[in-house]
Amino acid sequence: MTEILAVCRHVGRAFSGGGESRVSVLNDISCEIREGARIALTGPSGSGKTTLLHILGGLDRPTNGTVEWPGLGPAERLRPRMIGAVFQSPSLFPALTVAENVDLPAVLADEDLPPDYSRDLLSRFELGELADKMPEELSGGQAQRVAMVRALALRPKLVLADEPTGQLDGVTAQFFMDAVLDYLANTSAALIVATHDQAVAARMATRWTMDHGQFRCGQPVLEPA
Ligand SMILES: Nc1ncnc2c1ncn2[C@@H]1O[C@H](COP(=O)(O)OP(=O)(O)OP(=O)(O)O)[C@@H](O)[C@H]1O
Repeated sequence: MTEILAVCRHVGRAFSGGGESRVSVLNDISCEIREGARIALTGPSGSGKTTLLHILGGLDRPTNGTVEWPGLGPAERLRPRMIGAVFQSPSLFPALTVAENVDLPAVLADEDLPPDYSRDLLSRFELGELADKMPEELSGGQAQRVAMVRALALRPKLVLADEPTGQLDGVTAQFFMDAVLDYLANTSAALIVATHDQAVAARMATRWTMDHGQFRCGQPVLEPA
């Protein structure tokens, strides 16, 4: 049986809607992510995909229910070693070069990597020529791919990617996803990709579709705890 990396039980998330009101964004979400999972998280804008990824990554807390990471160790030490995450807003540090940005998880995790590790990694994703550039010199799609490479740098056990190909043309998106899936092949890492790109979603073995803060009927199966 594969290990459970993360599990949500009856998770809800509500935000203040101004004044006394509360807006419920996630409702009664139960799911588990096992080693080796390849999950596409799809659904209309505003259906709660990003909010769920934040909770699975430990960046936000549910207002109802629980999230646990049985296969990833203590909750306060999930990132960047255990969970690699990339979100939609630009996240590269503007004062660091691309290669230094990719080195950052290792610096934060106090981990020694070989001297050319980040350059070699960037080259593997055909981004090697960007290594010495500053983030401001990159296109949106280049920055997005560099952020994804950075999320993968420490070979985390769970990778959360929010629209990782949102700024890429279809051909480049497929090429990049090929490289990501190849990098994760033969590892036990799980990958969850929130995407509106049906071609990207089709690359994943499992699809979870969200609607108004819930999984569409019958998804996903949660084995009894
Ligand atoms: N911090 C917040 N405060 C208030 N409302 C929020 C907050 N974060 C998200 N929301 C709301 O929660 C809902 C779900 O947002 P979320 O970003 O999770 O959707 P999504 O499915 O990822 O959308 P998209 O596909 O457009 O990225 C939206 O209505 C959004 O306005």
